[in-house]
Amino acid sequence: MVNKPLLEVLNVGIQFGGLKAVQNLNIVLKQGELVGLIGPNGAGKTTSFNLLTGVYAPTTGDIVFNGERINGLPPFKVTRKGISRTFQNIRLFNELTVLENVKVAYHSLATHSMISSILRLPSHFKGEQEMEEKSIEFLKIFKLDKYKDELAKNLPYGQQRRLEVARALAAGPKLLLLDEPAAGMNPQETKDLMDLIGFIREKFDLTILLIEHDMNLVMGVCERIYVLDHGQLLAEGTPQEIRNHPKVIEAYLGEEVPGIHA
Ligand SMILES: Nc1ncnc2c1ncn2[C@@H]1O[C@H](COP(=O)(O)OP(=O)(O)OP(=O)(O)O)[C@@H](O)[C@H]1O
Repeated sequence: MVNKPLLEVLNVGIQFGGLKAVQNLNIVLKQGELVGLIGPNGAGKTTSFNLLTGVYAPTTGDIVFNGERINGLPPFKVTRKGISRTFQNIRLFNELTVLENVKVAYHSLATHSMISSILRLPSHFKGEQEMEEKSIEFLKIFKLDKYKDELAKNLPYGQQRRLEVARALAAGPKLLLLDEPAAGMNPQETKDLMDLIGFIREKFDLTILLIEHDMNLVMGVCERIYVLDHGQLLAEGTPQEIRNHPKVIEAYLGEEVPGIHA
């Protein structure tokens, strides 16, 4: 694990009309870290992911990834730079098979050219076959290979969530942004997913930023945590520091949040 910053979010902000959804956001992720991003509803967590992935361009500040300023790049270019994500609400291609869902992501990295695909040159078939083999490897890691020919919409909910992570991983990211990956999962599914996230982080040398509402989960797996409230950074620290941070406790007052001592 090299300890240089992979991501630097420098005073980033965005405004929607009169609403400052995110302001003065500063986040630094070192290569290999698994970091949590938490905060009450509407705090700006998903907006932050949208800023990091090019869905929105920041109105202030800079986002530096791997030493390169990436604000203003469209999402597909951000993906190619090495940032991929999952969504709070599952966004699979429902009418495609499980395998096709992963292949679509892998396509963004395909080395065989458009011309060779159109002309059906041998390099096209070699590329397609390689893509299929790689996609199946990803499915195996997520224990989804036996469903490869099933339509994505027919998978049980928990498996759909896993497929989303598999697809994000297939795009070959250095930084993986997970937006509530365990939402709606039962405790066993959640535990399995978290073990898997730990495993892929090691295997693919990933840096991970995780939005999650389940405090015990965040506290259990993350090395550091950033807390957002009303679009602003409220605190940053180890799980222990965050658990006992007066401002964090105050922000969560009135909410029943296991793991936060409000
Ligand atoms: N495109 C947009 N236009 C206008 N307002 C927006 C837009 N996107 C987000 N917002 C607002 O920005 C604020 C932050 O929203 P965001 O979805 O980032 O919060 P969140 O922390 O992810 O919340 P949750 O935990 O409920 O998902 C909210 O007030 C939301 O209504």
